[in-house]
Amino acid sequence: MTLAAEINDGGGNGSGASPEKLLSPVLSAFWDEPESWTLDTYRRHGGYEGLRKALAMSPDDLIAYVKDSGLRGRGGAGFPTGMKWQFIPQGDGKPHYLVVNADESEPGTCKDIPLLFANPHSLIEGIVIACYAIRSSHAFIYLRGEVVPVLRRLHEAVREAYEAGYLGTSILGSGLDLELTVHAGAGAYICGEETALLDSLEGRRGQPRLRPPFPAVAGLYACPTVVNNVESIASVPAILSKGKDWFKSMGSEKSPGFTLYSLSGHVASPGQYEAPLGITLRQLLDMSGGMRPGHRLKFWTPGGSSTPMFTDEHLDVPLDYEGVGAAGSMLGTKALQCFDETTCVVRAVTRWTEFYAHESCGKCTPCREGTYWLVQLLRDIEAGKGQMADLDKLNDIADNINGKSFCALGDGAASPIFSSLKYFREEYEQHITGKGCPFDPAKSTAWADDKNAHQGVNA
Ligand SMILES: NC(=O)c1ccc[n+]([C@@H]2O[C@H](COP(=O)([O-])OP(=O)(O)OC[C@H]3O[C@@H](n4cnc5c(N)ncnc54)[C@H](O)[C@@H]3O)[C@@H](O)[C@H]2O)c1
Ligand SMILES: Cc1cc2nc3c(=O)[nH]c(=O)nc-3n(C[C@H](O)[C@H](O)[C@H](O)COP(=O)(O)O)c2cc1C
Ligand code: SF4
Repeated sequence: MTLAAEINDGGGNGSGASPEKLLSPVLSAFWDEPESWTLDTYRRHGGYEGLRKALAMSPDDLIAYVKDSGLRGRGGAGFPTGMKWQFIPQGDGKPHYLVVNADESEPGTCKDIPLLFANPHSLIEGIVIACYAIRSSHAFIYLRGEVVPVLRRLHEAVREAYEAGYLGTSILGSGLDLELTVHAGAGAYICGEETALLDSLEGRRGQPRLRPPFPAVAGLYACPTVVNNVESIASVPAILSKGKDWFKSMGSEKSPGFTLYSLSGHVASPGQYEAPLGITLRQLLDMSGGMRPGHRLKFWTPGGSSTPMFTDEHLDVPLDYEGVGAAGSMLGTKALQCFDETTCVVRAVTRWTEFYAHESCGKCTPCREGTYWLVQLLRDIEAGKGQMADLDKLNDIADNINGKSFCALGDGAASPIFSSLKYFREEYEQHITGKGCPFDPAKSTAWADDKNAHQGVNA
């Protein structure tokens, strides 16, 4: 029996509703219910039970429990969550803060925003648990400002939580006090980088800070601060209520648990799929209806555009930190953007690079200047005006950005360049020898002649 046949209703409705065998809906278990986001619905599904268990433990035991569960940060880097909490110094007399990173902007990544929209109380419960563990009495959610409906809903959910006694003074009679502030950012990719986020939250222009010190030592207002992704914190209540062994029974030894994958691009059923870490793209495509009819996979990203691309040779790579790393890329945000054979890889890489050039904060030279020059070269190549020597130049510039920039945005901008040249150098060469894009020569020439299109990337 194929995986697809094991699925009763296709499982590809993009909401995670699917058979238990391969998908593992926890965070997305009741997204399809009409009032999924309310406190009533959340409690009906066992919500805030994890908090009760957490409050029965000592903060140190709670941190040890989360550490033992093996939960790793879902913001992209996979840093162990419990270990980060443990870094917060105790008895230092300073305020401690929890800052939830809800700035989600990596191209292809669409899981935190849907999670906040459909199930905000899982995050709020996780925040209360985390703050109890790290002994914090003030938490912040830094939300991408453009998503106004999510902002409104989040405010409403926070209001509900205050009213029900899950936030405020002496939560559930425990003596724990916690204020939760929702802050809307202005929509800059760099403000997702944790230290730029902290600067922005403090009211300054968002630019990365030098690390170390990491936020756990000197974060918000120079005080010990845990910065965690939305999904990382929202996963904690289920670990408490169902147990760390349940969590560890999913995924692999070093990458345990369930997670949200964002499937997008030329696929039959794009959406969010919640599954154990280690599932493969082949399995996800098989259960979600595959690529769009009549087309085949050409290339894809395992963790958003900042992670080196894969091809159809990588369909069976386990989508966990170790599996993707061993195959030459990074799990990142688990944003699986799939492109079929109709896509020009040079065009796709040009578009991504334009994004990175536009979002470069300008603080360091390799990224600020390098991304600009990458765009110029790529636009020329895509338009049939490139030379063979430009391919080495692309590699050289990317090499001068990668590992030499102030923050990981620079490395991310170099990834699509390196990986596309590795797998699709021939396609770059075709643009040069054929003096145009083999996929759409007419459009490409017209675009290249439009001088305006060549201006203002960094303006
Ligand atoms: N979610 C998105 O929209 C998005 C966008 C762009 C990039 N990303 C991801 O961001 C990642 C890079 O982020 P980063 O530069 O913060 O990664 P990082 O590996 O430097 O840090 C990850 C986390 O671990 C903590 N940490 C690491 N070492 C530490 C130490 N010695 N002591 C205390 N804390 C420590 C950091 O403070 C941070 O919270 C990439 O993997 C990328 O996938 C995500
Ligand atoms: C340019 C850039 C943008 C980032 N954007 C986000 C983001 O939107 N959301 C997020 O959680 N992490 C983002 N990160 C990663 C954060 O710096 C940090 O690692 C993360 O919030 C830690 O949370 P976690 O340990 O729970 O994953 C970004 C990193 C970089 C370099
Ligand atoms: S790498 Fe880019 S985004 Fe990061 S500090 Fe340097 S210029 Fe800013």
